[in-house]
Amino acid sequence: MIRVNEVTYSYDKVSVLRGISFEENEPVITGLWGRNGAGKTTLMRLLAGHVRPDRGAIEINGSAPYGNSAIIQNICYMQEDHPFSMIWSVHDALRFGKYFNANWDQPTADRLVKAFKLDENKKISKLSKGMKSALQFIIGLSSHASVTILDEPTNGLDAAVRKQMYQALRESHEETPRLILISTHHIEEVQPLCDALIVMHNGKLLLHQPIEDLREQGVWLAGEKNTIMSVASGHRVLEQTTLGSKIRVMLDVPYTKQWKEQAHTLGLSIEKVDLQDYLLNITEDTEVIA
Ligand SMILES: Nc1ncnc2c1ncn2[C@@H]1O[C@H](COP(=O)(O)OP(=O)(O)OP(=O)(O)O)[C@@H](O)[C@H]1O
Repeated sequence: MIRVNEVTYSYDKVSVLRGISFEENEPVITGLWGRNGAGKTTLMRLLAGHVRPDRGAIEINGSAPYGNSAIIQNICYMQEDHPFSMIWSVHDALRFGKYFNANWDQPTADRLVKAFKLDENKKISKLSKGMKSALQFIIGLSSHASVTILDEPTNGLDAAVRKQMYQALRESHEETPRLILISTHHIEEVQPLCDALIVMHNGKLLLHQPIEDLREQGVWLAGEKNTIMSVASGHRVLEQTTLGSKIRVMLDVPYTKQWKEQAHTLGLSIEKVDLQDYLLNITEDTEVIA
């Protein structure tokens, strides 16, 4: 479905994507996470065929998307601040969605418009930020495109609406499996939906892994400094705090039975690191060395 090979991209000679390669061949939900400016939106614009890579190749369903209208019909890219015509109503935007997406699912669109309490006659220029995000999400989900790309779909939505959105996304994907790439800063909320996660950092792809593996990665150890130093030796230390003879360290190791047993035997406390905390630490530019 998606094949990205050694892609680079620059804006005005400033390189913002460097040697990006990954493949996604299953109809899964993949999260895309990175700090501000990491290059997520640029990558999504390239995948959607809005711009062409400077070097390297992108294939969506076997062909390059840039300037390829046949392929673009199978891609639905809902940008963070989608450029709808401001004179359109919600109804016009949904008609536009139907027109551009061959697999458009009108019953889903109707159901979600009701669920998100959108007034179809309201002008887009009069929608709140959250309502506009909801409209973008409805079009993205109802498109049933074989590759659906949602850039920060929860932008401006309150917690209750975000929960409704995650539920709708899960149900729709279960009914019609397709590749959905979803960029987010709300990783703790979105990760239960995802099968895999791509992490970008400073224009590079840092990792692309099954979410199950990432959920298990990262361990907090606390206890006597000397004991911890010897246990941590040879492992990457992501964060550390020292308090007298005690120390607390975040190690880049999986939270396994062996680690739990070892910690117990040595009288150390052990905890799993939150996924968000882990991702923030692996994208720190300065690394803590034990
Ligand atoms: N139109 C543009 N012209 C010049 N530079 C740009 C342009 N768009 C993005 N950039 C730069 O490219 C880099 C990557 O930006 P991009 O928007 O892809 O990151 P992002 O991961 O989506 O960030 P965010 O999470 O803040 O939305 C940043 O350094 C940004 O300043």
